Amino acid sequence: MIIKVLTLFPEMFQGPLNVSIIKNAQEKGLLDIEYINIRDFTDSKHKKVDDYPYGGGAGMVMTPQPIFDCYESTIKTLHSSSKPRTIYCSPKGKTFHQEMAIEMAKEKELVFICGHYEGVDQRVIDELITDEISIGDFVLTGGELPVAVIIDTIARLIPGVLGQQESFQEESFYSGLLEYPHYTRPQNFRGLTVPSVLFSGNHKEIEKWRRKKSLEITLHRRPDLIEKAELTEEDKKNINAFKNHC
Ligand SMILES: NC(=O)c1ccc(N[C@@H]2CC[C@@H](O)C2)nc1
Repeated sequence: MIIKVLTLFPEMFQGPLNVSIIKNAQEKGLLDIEYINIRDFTDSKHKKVDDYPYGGGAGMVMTPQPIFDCYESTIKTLHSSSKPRTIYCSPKGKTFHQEMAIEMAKEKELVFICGHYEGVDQRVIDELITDEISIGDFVLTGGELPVAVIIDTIARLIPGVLGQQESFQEESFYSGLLEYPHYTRPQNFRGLTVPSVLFSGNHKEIEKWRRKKSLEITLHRRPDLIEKAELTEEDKKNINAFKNHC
């Protein structure tokens, strides 16, 4: 997958997307992320990329010219004939969730435009953006962190990025429920022990225990997910038992 990130602050991405799994994905050629600095495209002699908002008000708005020129120069380097999927993050956007990541992970090319200050001129959104996305109901200083979150969520779904030892099938939001608790060595840490079923070697019992814990945790923390999950008859029995004990 090819990802182009248009931003005023490419350096913001050097941390999260240049270590561990995402770094390995790039080294393996499964993912190619390029950061393009919007400021390199301004035609203002003072390298200006923002200006005062028409109508007054606090803050500065990113001007359209550098973003349009940066975008048009960027998409020339892409292979898809049609306009690429272009994402802009803001609190006004559609709330991001795992299903959106699964769908976006199927794209060959993705473009992200990062706003800063008060945001970008609306004509950028109207003309260039295909998806306006929010990662939650809070306000950040820029679109860079949400874009890094979205890239991370998508990248780990690209076949080959997660090694054999890391399976995402059972992760939260895959089976529709929240994930069961994880334990590893030692069996007894400062007197804190691991549930004995987990080293019983009885895989059927382990799966039952894990499913039951998922149901219990989901019922307590996100009952809304229970409504949407595919439940077996045994699941329903367990849920009723939890409800009767509450
Ligand atoms: N909740 C979110 O996903 C989110 C996204 C962006 C953002 N802030 C940027 C700065 C200016 C404008 O581009 C929007 N805040 C919150």
